[in-house]
Amino acid sequence: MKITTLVPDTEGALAWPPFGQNKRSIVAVGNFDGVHRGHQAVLKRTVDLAKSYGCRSVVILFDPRPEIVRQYAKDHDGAQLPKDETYTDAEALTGIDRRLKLIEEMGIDYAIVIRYTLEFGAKSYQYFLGQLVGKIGLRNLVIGKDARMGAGRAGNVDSIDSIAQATRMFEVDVVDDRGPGEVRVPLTDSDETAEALDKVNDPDSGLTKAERRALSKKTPNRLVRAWSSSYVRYLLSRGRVDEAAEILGRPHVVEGVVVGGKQRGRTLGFPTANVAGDVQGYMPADGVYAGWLVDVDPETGEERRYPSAISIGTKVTFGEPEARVLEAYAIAPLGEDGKPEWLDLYGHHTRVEFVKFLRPQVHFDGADELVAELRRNVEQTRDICK
Ligand SMILES: Cc1cc2nc3c(=O)[nH]c(=O)nc-3n(C[C@H](O)[C@H](O)[C@H](O)COP(=O)(O)O)c2cc1C
Ligand SMILES: Nc1ncnc2c1ncn2[C@@H]1O[C@H](COP(=O)(O)OP(=O)(O)OP(=O)(O)O)[C@@H](O)[C@H]1O
Repeated sequence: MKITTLVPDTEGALAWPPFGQNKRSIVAVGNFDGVHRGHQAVLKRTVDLAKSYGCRSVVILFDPRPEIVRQYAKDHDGAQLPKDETYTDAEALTGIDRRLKLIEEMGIDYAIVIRYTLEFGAKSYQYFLGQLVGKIGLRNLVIGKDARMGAGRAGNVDSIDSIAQATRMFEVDVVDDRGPGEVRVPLTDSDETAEALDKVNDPDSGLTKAERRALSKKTPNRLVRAWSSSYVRYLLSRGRVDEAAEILGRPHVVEGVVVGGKQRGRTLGFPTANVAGDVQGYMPADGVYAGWLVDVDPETGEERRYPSAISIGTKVTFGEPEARVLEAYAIAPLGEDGKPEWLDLYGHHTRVEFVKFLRPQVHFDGADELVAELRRNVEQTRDICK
């Protein structure tokens, strides 16, 4: 997949890459955060149409996510999000590199990453569509039913389609909503609101229609598609990584570089890889999880996968809470001496895949109790990750 990054000028205009005139483009536009199964349906349709019309498949995606840029402006007197890399999007399910990798795996030919700015966001959808037609030969625009584009999010399925009909320059291909309908997610982060709305969302909770309505009314929430990045984010914030994986079509991933810890882990008999450098991907709720650690060789890019007992927390057993950290005890194969192989992971880029929530973080009465529990967690992990 060819990737081009476009930085809008101070007026919000883009210098599009030269696309040959010999082929037209089937284009999907969006954030594609998480590249979940709804997004996958849009991407697959894009690839399929490109194949049947002999066109190129193109995905246009935005980085940073437009809502982050707009929120920053709201919080900072209308200022532009700083260009430096110090600003991280902690709410993003997937960093831009992983998003691109997943999009490539779907068979897309070209990705155009637009560095979203306020000026670019102020351009109308008519302007943007004109650019797609004129600069990259738009033939079909593939969108979901709720897609929005351009200033004030004014471009929707109907308004975009009426331009397509009037100009006859391109066609709109609408992908039906995928997934099991809609769910309510809380606007505030508390166990109480989450429990109330889980009941509202659960068709088997035994609530009558009126009770459901009343509970939903008194719990601030918003309605989202079940297969949406917002709902995946909510599930992860509650530690429900298995349900998130159902929607993503694969386990959720947090990536980063392994850095040194206090080296207490190895004295406990459970050395852990602290994934704390350049972390990308939404951090699930504090807790202990079964999953995988994937060690990516820095030179060859080769991958080794280990079942892992994963912890996210502040190590509350050891006095004052420490910085919140993601660490993984990787179950290494046994060496010739019958002991687990020593894995030298420092400085490596690793991927942590979350399969199942095992338990919350606990304040243990000392290291022995923690170690006994860790043994149990490792056995659970062996059972789950085979
Ligand atoms: C699977 C797993 C579960 C853990 N659960 C807890 C816990 O419930 N409470 C706690 O205080 N620390 C927990 N920890 C964190 C340990 O305290 C930590 O790994 C140990 O102190 C080593 O820290 P270090 O990397 O700074 O040397 C857990 C770690 C792992 C790998
Ligand atoms: N469950 C779904 N079914 C069908 N199409 C979807 C689904 N979820 C997203 N899409 C479509 O995928 C494209 C890219 O979506 P985008 O990432 O911009 O935002 P989105 O619709 O807000 O997605 P999400 O709700 O997951 O945040 C859009 O055309 C969108 O309508």
